[in-house]
Amino acid sequence: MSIPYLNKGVAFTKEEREELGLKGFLPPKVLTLEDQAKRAYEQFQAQPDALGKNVYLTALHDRNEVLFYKLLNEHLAEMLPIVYTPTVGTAIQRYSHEYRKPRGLYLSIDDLEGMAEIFASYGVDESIDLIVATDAEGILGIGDWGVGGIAISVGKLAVYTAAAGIDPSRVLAVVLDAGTNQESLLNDPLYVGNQHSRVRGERYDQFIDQYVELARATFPNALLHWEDFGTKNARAILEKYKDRICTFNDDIQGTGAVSLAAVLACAKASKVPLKDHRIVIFGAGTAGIGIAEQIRDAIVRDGVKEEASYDQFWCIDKTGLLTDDSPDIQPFQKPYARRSDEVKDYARNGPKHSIDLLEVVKQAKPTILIGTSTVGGAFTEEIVKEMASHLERPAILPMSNPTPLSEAKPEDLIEWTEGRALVTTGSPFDPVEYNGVTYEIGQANNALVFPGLGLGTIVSKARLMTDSMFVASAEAIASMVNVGKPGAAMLPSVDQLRTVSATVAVRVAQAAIDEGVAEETPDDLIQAVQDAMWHPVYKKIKAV
Ligand SMILES: NC(=O)C1=CN([C@@H]2O[C@H](COP(=O)(O)OP(=O)(O)OC[C@H]3O[C@@H](n4cnc5c(N)ncnc54)[C@H](O)[C@@H]3O)[C@@H](O)[C@H]2O)C=CC1
Ligand SMILES: CC(=O)C(=O)O
Ligand SMILES: [Mg+2]
Repeated sequence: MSIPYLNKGVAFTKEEREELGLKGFLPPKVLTLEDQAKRAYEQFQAQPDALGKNVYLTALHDRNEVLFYKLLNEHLAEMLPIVYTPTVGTAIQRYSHEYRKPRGLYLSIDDLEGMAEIFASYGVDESIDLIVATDAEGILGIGDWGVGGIAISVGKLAVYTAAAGIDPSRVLAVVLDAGTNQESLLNDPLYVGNQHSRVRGERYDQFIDQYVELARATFPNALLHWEDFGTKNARAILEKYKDRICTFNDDIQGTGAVSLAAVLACAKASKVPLKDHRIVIFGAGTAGIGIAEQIRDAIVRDGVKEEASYDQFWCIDKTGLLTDDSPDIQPFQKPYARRSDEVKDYARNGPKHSIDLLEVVKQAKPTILIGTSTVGGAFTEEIVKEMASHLERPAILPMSNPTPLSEAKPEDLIEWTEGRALVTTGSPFDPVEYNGVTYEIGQANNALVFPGLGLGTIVSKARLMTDSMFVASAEAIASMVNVGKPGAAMLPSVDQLRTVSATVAVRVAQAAIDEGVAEETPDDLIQAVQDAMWHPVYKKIKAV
């Protein structure tokens, strides 16, 4: 009963109770998993608010894993915003105060010497397929939340299982606790993480290298997923390892793929080929440049020359439009910087004499506007109306999470553009009624990508995660959108998450096989993907 993966609570049968010595330790009546799920749903609904629901589900997860996933499967659209964004953000901020039980692996930069011993306790474990790790410097759009970041690793893994049937006994959540710069945590006597500022430089690099080395040696079959690192570290880690081991950064590559899927659908809906679009990205950080990279690759695949493909992008960060003379421009942003002579006549109305979003929209006349800035409400009525005055179907994607940080609300975007905008958001939003049409709002969240991407990678035993595997996931998702329907979302709905993930998995595995990075090449990939999926059902348990 104390092992959540095996626990059945009052669903232990009479024989199991006898055999496992549970008689007398449970109320006499045996319930089914379905009965338990009904009761758990009642209890879930009785929670006063979203955080209460998150805490309830976390406790259930820690008590009875099959029941937790059964419930999640039955109410996926309702519960995803609780176990994942936006509520997981609140749970991370409240981690030390809501703390009840540890889950996952807590690695500390203050004990590099002890890391080998921690991993040694696992022996060599070939059964672990997937590890999600964060250092929590960039949790969603809410910044640095230290050790509480473990909840994003746990949350992503829950989505992997609910969406793609990744076996929860074959995964591991990790937090790499390098300290925190969050003042409120540094001053909180109940904070349970390393209570000092973030360690950077050589010791941090050594921490990451040691984690990768030990994880690879201990769990030789595990795909290493990186989540919510600060921009510089996210990039540096991905660059270092992507061509050496089976690994990906979800904020850069998963987000890039889901955004590309939405953009492909928008191109279809607006009947303008991708190579003729002008794209403004507001917030040129981890996600923003990750998105630019995948859209640009797709433009090149459409036949545009590599050098010319950059001309379709205008990227804006804190210092305004990125130009080749922008202060503090990062190496990964540089390819997307505009030439300063080209923008010399642009008005400089932004802070410190910079070129702001409104001016870029006026000058560049974008067809696609993407927000990854963490600046809630940044897409103002003036900006949106200016954009919409130049074309029939403006594609607008406020991607920032959690919900209050969304660059715009879908209802405003629909109203300001008289229903013409093709709106896709990062956080979940309800449909919008306008002039008799119901506008479904696609959720451009990497949750549409990473579960299937992971499953396809595991099924094909890919040695590396190649660009074509991300393209395959984007194309698979875009192919599931019916752009012809009035008010249609530009992405499949979260209700379809399991079908989407299975489709993505098959296409990703096929791409891995085609590229020669797969160690398994099943004849029937659809069957192999189905067979690999874990389902929340009770198995007969025997004493050993
Ligand atoms: N929908 C999805 O699947 C995903 C959404 N995101 C969201 O995107 C947002 C950004 O995440 P990351 O890229 O990981 O963070 P990041 O910190 O790497 O990037 C944010 C960028 O926005 C810039 N920025 C901040 N204030 C600005 C302003 N006033 N004007 C212009 N730029 C400004 C920052 O300088 C930074 O470069 C977050 O809210 C996150 O939740 C991230 C990953 C996936
Ligand atoms: C969805 C996600 O990965 C983020 O907002 O960071
Ligand atoms: Mg993230």
